[in-house]
Amino acid sequence: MSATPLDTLRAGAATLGVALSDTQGEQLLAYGTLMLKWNKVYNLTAVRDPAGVMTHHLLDSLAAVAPLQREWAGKGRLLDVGSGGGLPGVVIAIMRPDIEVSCLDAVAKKAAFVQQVAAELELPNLRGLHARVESLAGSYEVISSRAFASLPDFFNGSVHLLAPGGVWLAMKGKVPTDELAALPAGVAVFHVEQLTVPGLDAERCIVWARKEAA
Ligand SMILES: C[S@@+](CC[C@H](N)C(=O)[O-])C[C@H]1O[C@@H](n2cnc3c(N)ncnc32)[C@H](O)[C@@H]1O
Repeated sequence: MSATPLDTLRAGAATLGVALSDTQGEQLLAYGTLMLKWNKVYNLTAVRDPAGVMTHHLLDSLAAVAPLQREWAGKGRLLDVGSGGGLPGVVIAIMRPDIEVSCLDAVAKKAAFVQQVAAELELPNLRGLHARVESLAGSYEVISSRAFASLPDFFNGSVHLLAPGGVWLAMKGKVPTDELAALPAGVAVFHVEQLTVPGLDAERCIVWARKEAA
């Protein structure tokens, strides 16, 4: 008997140190289906097939879940900057109902899509926000991004939003040596974590940072 999408997702998640409940597995798959269904309307992703969504979006975003649990034990608010169709924010919201996740994008219809996902999947801890990060106000304990901007631009653009004691979580491809050498003053990278995503033949890493103590 061939593996179902839920089997594949669950096995990949287990490799990443994440245990999926049935509900979480179904919500993740439903999110992938919504992304493909509405892609033409919202222009969400270059990935066009369920297998690609599984590896490039669901499993790749799930790769941030165990590191987040380890690096930041608190509860609170997470801002996913340049979230597009909600990556990795929606996946984190599904896996961490104890965290309030805001997916921010400068394009209104992408934020509207995340609002639609929150309603259809009944995720009260998820919302889509439409704004440019530089002009947003607020305070967040975790600020994440994936495929958003260079590290200096990410940190400079969101530093006013990081709560005291908060952390940045930047999902990148290859370890961005040049960007790490050009960090803004006052930003301290404390961990560069290389990742292996099941089914994805690409280098991936997370750069963790916080504000330097004054
Ligand atoms: C390459 S996409 C990445 C989307 C998603 N994070 C992912 O991994 O699939 C970058 C997103 O950043 C958004 N963006 C660009 N500049 C922005 C800004 N200043 N503030 C908020 N969003 C921005 C774009 O509209 C786009 O949706």
